[in-house]
Amino acid sequence: MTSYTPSPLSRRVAEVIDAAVVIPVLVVHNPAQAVPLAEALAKGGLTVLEITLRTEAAFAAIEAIARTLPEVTLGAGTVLNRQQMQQAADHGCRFAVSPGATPALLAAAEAVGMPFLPGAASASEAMVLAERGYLRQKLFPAEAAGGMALLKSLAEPLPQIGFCPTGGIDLARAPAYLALKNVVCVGGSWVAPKDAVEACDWKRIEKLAAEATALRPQA
Ligand SMILES: O=C(O)C(=O)C[C@H](O)[C@H](O)COP(=O)(O)O
Repeated sequence: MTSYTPSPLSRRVAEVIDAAVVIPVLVVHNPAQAVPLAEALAKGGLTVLEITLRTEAAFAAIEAIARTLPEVTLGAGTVLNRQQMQQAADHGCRFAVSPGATPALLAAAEAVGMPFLPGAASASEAMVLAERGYLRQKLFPAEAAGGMALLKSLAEPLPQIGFCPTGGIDLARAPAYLALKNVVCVGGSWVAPKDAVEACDWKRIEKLAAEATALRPQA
């Protein structure tokens, strides 16, 4: 019998992401597009958003959305180091996500008190995180690392870990992932395609978000 205990911060991650079903992974280049983009996603029913820290505009985008759309729960994505973890906290992000995990990053999340969704791509990585109380993990890169077959294999020995698979998932693939017992939600950029954002086609993004929202398993 496994006996991992979730840390308080991991419990807070679960509260946010388990209800999300689909978490858009957003790359914002133009801060002026942040609010209409988030608004379109929220209108379509997706209110938990991950803004990646891969662009210069990321923190301006986070600030604008936080100021304008209180119904949106913001996470910082692609958090790679201690400084970004601190900045994410300073800008009011409710959670932080990384494609992986390092001892320094885990220590930073714990020092800052930031609910953190670390990345794992193998049984050993998942176990190291679970030992430290992280019972919510991002499986990244989901499709490349083994996808559904990997998740099904991990569910047997490690049933306590709930994953948010991300990387290579789209509307067609998402339902099968969401049906797995160790998947709590999925992440993906498909709901905010680059060309739609560049064209400010918010109607298209709202429609994609609504399609993703409809994947929510019926109670
Ligand atoms: O930025 C990060 O932190 C990442 O983890 C990398 C990817 O942006 C996401 O995993 C989305 O992947 P796609 O849905 O396949 O586009």
